[in-house]
Amino acid sequence: MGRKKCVQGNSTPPTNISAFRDEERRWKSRLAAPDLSLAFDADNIAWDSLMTAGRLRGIWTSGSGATEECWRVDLDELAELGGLLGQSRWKGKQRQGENDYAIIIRACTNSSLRAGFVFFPRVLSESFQRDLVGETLCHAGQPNLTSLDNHYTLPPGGLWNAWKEGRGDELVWRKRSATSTDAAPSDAAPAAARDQERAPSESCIDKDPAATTVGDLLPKLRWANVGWHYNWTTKLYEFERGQPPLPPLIYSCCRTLARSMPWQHAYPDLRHACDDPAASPPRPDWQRWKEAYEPDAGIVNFYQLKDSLTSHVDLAEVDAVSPLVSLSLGHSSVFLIGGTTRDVPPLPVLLRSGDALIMSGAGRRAYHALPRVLEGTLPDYLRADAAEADPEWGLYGEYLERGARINVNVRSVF
Ligand SMILES: O=C(O)CCC(=O)C(=O)O
Ligand SMILES: [Fe+2]
Repeated sequence: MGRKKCVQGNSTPPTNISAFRDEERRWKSRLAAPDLSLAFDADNIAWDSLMTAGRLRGIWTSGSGATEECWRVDLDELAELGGLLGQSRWKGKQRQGENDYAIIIRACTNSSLRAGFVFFPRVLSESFQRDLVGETLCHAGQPNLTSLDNHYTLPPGGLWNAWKEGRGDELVWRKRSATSTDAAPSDAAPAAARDQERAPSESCIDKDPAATTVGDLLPKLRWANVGWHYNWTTKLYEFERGQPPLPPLIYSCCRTLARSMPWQHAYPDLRHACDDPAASPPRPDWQRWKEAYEPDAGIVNFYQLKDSLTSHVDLAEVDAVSPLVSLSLGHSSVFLIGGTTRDVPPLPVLLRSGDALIMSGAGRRAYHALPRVLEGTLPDYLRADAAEADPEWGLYGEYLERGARINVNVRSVF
């Protein structure tokens, strides 16, 4: 099943559905308000009072009584991080709502597949979040391909830049024969449908007449590639197309987060610490990431309130264990992180604007999904009238207010 408009939940679920699909259906259902007490929330962790071996142990308890053990570790101080995320955070003047630590979930249990899954709650400063939103929208156009390029002859500078220049009524023509990149989602072959996971709601596009306008099309934008071009149909990188550089803020933010992570805590030698030595996850070459991690490809996902992204793994990269850095902007959402098969029940994680997460090592092979964007959760500092924002922010804020969440998802191909 692809990214699509949500349909009303079905009251008689099939019996042979996998644990992952079952959880996805629950979060997608609009029959009742989502029960957020069931989602891992960094604000609801009971932390020990004393740090041992450079980390603080915490327990998160779900509304159903299930618990998750996690470790809180301070990020390694890097000059670039201070520059990117706000100088004051590194000078002892922590500002409210912004953090400089990471949480390692289930670092020492027999669920070793979550090894290498690291969560950075509210790590991006408010002003940096606004800058990133601006960068993602302005770069959703040539040379970067978007979800709409197969269907429409888009303005050369991209839809957003045309909108920003006041060209919202400008006509955009539909292409005569759209290729299969955005083929209609199919339930029959979910595992093979990597391209379809990101398909814009085909029904919206099918209903469009031969021409539409910049303004009407903007909410239908679902993704933009950045960096090396990835072909969603062949599921291969197209290196012959050359390598557009990653947009500068995305590049420096993701690179710096991966390098600032004290990876020794995510990949400790668990042989003595765990009850079950076999649970000790393989240790990737994380020392190299600290000095040499270079993101070079990624996707920016633009979600509207009823959009979702179905369960998948991201394994197209040559180096399929190095950090995949993911940034959340705009409305909050529920992310599911599971195991190597859809039979492993996933952990729901509440993602707020400004949160980052990294999947790495064995955790790169874990199924994950984004079943729900949460209505009414846009922070005030991202609204059109945010007092402290630049005068041009208004248009960006309006775009987010209409219901958007933006996810930046960056990897290192080699
Ligand atoms: O939107 C998200 O947080 C997840 C996106 C994702 O998993 C992907 O783009 O591969
Ligand atoms: Fe993914």
